[in-house]
Amino acid sequence: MLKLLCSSSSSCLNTKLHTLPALRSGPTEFTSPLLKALSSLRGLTLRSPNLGPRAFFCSDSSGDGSDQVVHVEGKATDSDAEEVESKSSSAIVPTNPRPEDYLTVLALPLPHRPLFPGFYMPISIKDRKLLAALQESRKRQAPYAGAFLLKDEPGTDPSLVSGSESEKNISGLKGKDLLDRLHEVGTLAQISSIQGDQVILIGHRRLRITELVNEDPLTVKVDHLKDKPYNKDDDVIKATSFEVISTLRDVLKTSSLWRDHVQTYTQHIGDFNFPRLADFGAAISGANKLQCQQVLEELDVYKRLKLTLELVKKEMEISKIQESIAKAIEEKISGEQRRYLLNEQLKAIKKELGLETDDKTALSAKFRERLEPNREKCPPHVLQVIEEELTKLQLLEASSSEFNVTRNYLDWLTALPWGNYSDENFDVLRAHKILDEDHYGLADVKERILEFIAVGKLRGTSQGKIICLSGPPGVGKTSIGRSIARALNRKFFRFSVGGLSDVAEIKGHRRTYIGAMPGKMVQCLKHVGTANPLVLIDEVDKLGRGHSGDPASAMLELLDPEQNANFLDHYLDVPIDLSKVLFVCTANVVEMIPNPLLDRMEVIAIAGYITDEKMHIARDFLEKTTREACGIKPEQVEVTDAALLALIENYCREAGVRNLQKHIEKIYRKIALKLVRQGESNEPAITGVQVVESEEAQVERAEGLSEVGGSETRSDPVEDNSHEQATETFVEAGTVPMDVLDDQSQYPADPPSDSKDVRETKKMEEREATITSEKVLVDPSNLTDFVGKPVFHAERIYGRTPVGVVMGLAWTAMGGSTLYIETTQVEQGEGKGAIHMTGQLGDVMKESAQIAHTVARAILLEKEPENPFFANSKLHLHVPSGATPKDGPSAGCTMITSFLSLAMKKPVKKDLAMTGEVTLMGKILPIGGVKEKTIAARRSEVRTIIFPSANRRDFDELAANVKEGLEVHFVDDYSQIFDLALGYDQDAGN
Ligand SMILES: Nc1ncnc2c1ncn2[C@@H]1O[C@H](COP(=O)(O)OP(=O)(O)OP(=O)(O)O)[C@@H](O)[C@H]1O
Repeated sequence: MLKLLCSSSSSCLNTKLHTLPALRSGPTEFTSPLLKALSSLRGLTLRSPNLGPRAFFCSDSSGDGSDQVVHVEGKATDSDAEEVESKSSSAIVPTNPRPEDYLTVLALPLPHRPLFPGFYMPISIKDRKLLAALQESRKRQAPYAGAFLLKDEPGTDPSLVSGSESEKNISGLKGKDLLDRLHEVGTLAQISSIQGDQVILIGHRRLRITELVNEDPLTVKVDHLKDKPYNKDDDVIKATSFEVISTLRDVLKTSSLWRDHVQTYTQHIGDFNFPRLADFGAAISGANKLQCQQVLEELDVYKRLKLTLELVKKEMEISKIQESIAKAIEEKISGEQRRYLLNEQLKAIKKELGLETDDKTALSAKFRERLEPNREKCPPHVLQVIEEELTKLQLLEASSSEFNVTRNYLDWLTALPWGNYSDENFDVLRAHKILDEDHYGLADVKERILEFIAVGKLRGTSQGKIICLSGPPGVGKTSIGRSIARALNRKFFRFSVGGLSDVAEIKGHRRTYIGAMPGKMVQCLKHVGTANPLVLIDEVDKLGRGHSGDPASAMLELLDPEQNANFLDHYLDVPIDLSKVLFVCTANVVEMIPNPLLDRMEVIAIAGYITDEKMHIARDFLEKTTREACGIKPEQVEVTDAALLALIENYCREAGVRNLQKHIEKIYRKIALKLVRQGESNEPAITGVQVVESEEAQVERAEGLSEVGGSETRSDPVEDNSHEQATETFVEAGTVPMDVLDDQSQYPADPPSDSKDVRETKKMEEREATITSEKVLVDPSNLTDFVGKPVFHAERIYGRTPVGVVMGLAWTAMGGSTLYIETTQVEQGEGKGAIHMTGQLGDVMKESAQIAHTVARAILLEKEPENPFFANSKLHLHVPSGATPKDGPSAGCTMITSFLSLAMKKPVKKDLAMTGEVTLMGKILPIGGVKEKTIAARRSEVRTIIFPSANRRDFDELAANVKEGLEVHFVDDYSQIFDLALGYDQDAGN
């Protein structure tokens, strides 16, 4: 049998594919293109009648004594046959020497694998001289050469050297060097054909190089090797060969790569002797060249069989791995295909049953359906865009990204409430009721809102106005916005623009961007479902500075009644009418609102609350909502007025009520925990007997309660302490003594007729009775248990201001506050008159201090012409809360008074505060934040306030309760202040 094993450049696995399948199918047909190529290489003619599979089978070329290459009668190659034919015609006695006669041969280096006897091997010979010598020897009827495997270059990793590289390496080798690189044992190869540099060799018998004969081309003397004699009937050899055969059979069965070998194997296995079987196994295995060479060199037949067995066993393992890999991949692919097919079938079935139309049709139908109720009211330009987009949707591939973009776009377009308005309610009385329901006080704010609604009623619409509610945090700006929406029967939507720097948040992204979204206004309309909601834009004074685009301009476009009838969102790309939307903005500091925006707003200022207002808000609103939120019943808790007052005065002094709300929540959470704890400790008391016990406890509790009531009216600290104890006792009284409860044996068990449900209900009732019967009392004495110690407020640091210190009034974003101006003398000396300032004062305030210094000097000169105080004193002016930056001119008059008080060594009148800007001539100019300052003054228990005359109107507008109990003076000139603050008779007191 003859095999084509390794092409010069292909891998061993590829080689196996080169087995000649057509050889089995008979002499006439060469179906494989490879075979056709080979046949042409060998000069094979399709017509040759002798060319059956056996023509390539050199079964007699093994190394035993009877070795003989038969060139005729179907046992030699076609070219050999032709040669023999031509020879036999020219000579009567064949003169061809037998293979064993070749003792000197040309040495052919084989780079990849050794050539096994009985196998084909095409090699490529680049060495011109060697090629010529081969052709020459063919002509001389000596078509044999020695094929020897090339050793790896010393120091190289054989597994890493590529085929072309090793070929390149040998082309430079000659003579002795080449000989050194050849393995000693090789194969006598018949040169079957030579086509260009392609030579086809057929292996015959094993050789060993003995001597170098010629260097170029390399010619060597060889010994013909014979297998060691062996016993054909040896059981071990037989068994090994059977194992080789059975393993080969298994591999051939499983491995698709070896399928081509099967035919040859099944046809010729009978012809194999043991050495040949070993060669066959090794030759078709995928073993590396050294393992193959090892088999070739082995002359002991048993050992050779064993080596081959190892190789084919390994092949078996590889084949198993290959099979499992193939199986896994096949399973994966078929699983995916199956799912795809099933999905397609499912879709087809659903479509057939009318359960589902295809995606696009279903989508279009959904959009049309959504649009239908609004179709009449929808502006024509929008309808047109929707229709265009629906047509486009049908044309697009469902899996394309543009399909998704169009789908999302249509989703937004059809979801907007085109022409859908809620009926506006302009009932002023109802609005008044709603505003009163939600907020205490704020009479002026409510009045402004009612005026606004009244105008809306007369005009038939409230559009075209932007309300801006300004004031310190927590004064109810947001919640008033919500109330206005309720009063007008508009939907409410709130969004904050604090820190907003991206214009796209307002105007949307262009649709071309991935993840593009419309702006806040479009989102709002979709969310509320009406085209005339009330939109509350929070923190409009904290609008960020945009790096790409100006958010303030975008806000202007959104809010301006002139522009927003055709507001264009980048995403939506069709103008939308926002003129029916009522915008309410909130801000802490009006001055921070960009001017063009402020210009379009109607500002309603909320100044903050005085203690009295806070009391009402806490009692009527905050407490109520918090109690409900905590699930506590009114009868379970009592927060006394004194406690609330203490809470407001000592813990929550700021202008707004958010902090107060937090504290009330804190108190109620603690009460809730207390009640639940009591309830749990009462839980074991659930029998009929225990009810009796709890009734007793209730009696005790009632007694405890009267004790508490009694102590509440007393005011001295000792009594207060006893009251605290009483409260504790009262709380404890709710629990039933455990020792009594545990002694169950004294009482009859539950009547058996009681079902479990009844018992459960009873249990609940009892627990509720226990919990509700207890009332947690919060009063000033135990307030710290609920909210901790009061935070220290430095607002009023002096009971009576010393010389050089005067109380001023300031306005901040957090509301009004009092502040002290302190002046002291640093050093005195002729001409040392100067002023040094601290307290993080801004430029305006520093200038104001300079002016005050000059004015004070002038006044002192007038009042006490002899007093050289200002000329000879270095003064230090400080405004406490040094960490807080301060600025503004309104402390001018306070500073003058402080200087004069120091100069005249006379403290100012008690409980006096003042505010007002001063000119160099001593004129008093108006200031801002009259209400906030008045509230702050009241908080600090000021009795007399001095305001500039120009602010009289502002003060007169204040609610009576704010003004109550205050002595207010309005002044034009500093001399009036002097009289009020320092003009009293010190000896008589003030
Ligand atoms: N006059 C009032 N009557 C009843 N509750 C009030 C009143 N003023 C404020 N509140 C309550 O105080 C809480 C805080 O109010 P809100 O959140 O509206 O303050 P804000 O002025 O918007 O604050 P910010 O400027 O920090 O947003 C709310 O629960 C609100 O109901």
